[in-house]
Amino acid sequence: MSTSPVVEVHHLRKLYGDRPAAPPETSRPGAGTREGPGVHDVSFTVAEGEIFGILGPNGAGKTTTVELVAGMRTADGGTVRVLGNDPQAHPEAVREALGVQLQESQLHAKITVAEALRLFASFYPAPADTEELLHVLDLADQRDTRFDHLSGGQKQRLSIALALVGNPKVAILDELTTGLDPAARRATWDFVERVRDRGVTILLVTHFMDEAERLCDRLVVIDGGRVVAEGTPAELVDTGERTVRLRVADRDHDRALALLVRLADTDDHVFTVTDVRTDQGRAEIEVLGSRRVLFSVVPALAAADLVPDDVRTVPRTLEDVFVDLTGRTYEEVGS
Ligand SMILES: Nc1ncnc2c1ncn2[C@@H]1O[C@H](COP(=O)(O)OP(=O)(O)OP(=O)(O)O)[C@@H](O)[C@H]1O
Repeated sequence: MSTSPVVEVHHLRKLYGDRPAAPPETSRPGAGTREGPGVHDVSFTVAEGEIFGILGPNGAGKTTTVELVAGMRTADGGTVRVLGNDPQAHPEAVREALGVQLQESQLHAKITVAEALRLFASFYPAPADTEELLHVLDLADQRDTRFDHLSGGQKQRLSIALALVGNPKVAILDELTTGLDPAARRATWDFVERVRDRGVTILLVTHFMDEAERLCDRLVVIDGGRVVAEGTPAELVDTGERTVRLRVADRDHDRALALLVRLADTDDHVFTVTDVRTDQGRAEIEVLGSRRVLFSVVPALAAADLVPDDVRTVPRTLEDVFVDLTGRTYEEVGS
């Protein structure tokens, strides 16, 4: 894989409304809502052949960022380069290099898959082979199917095909698995990897942590219009910490929870418990802590004669990283 930058974004800024932004030195990650909506300070570099993720909760500024990259909006500050071109100064060069996934509502209900591909191919001087695209994206059997008769997964694959029909060097895919069932999501992920294998660099916008972990070579996490973390998924989650998930009988839940919370409050610096969470359904308790957190949890449960139905140690997830960085859960931010 070559490492020449395909997309470069430096200190990008786009404010909506007229609330003044706090100066950078007084702002902190996650403070974006107080600063006003928009993009406050986003920087990243995408290398050729990467699947690069822009991950963040609803309203974080992801779509605004990629619209600035595509030249669909004008920045208030910072710079964008796509293959060395400024999208505002050289819009044609950027349009030629970039394929942007369309929202499905922008297609007419009665257009067939093949017609849509032919129509979009006609916009470009050197379009891709539409027959090949149909096969790559597993749409050959649907070539004569009207848009409104396609399944959710087929519509998403068509939107990817349309983003690729101009033979772009870079494809921007925005929230491409929203609304799909688990099987269709996994199939779409496979297609995205297949597209990358054809040499297309991918800028993937998502609010799904699992999607970013599964697909992205590297990513930035955005919150409140600012980058709060950057790296490979493995780098981001490799904090040396562990999460223990356990279940106890319903009648024991509150007692077990109180006991584990007490452990978190007692910092013995040996088998440290840093946080305890439970979901609203109360079925599972999550205990976060050091690599040896299990040595703390199990003896404490045993001493209280609490026998868990299920205990698992799971690696940290991007969700855990997000909570660490912002002090809020993903759901709290997105709601
Ligand atoms: N044209 C606009 N005018 C005013 N505010 C806007 C405009 N577009 C977006 N915003 C606001 O800017 C913030 C960032 O929006 P953006 O769509 O970039 O976020 P996002 O991370 O893509 O979120 P989502 O996943 O919900 O699409 C949000 O608070 C949004 O309400």
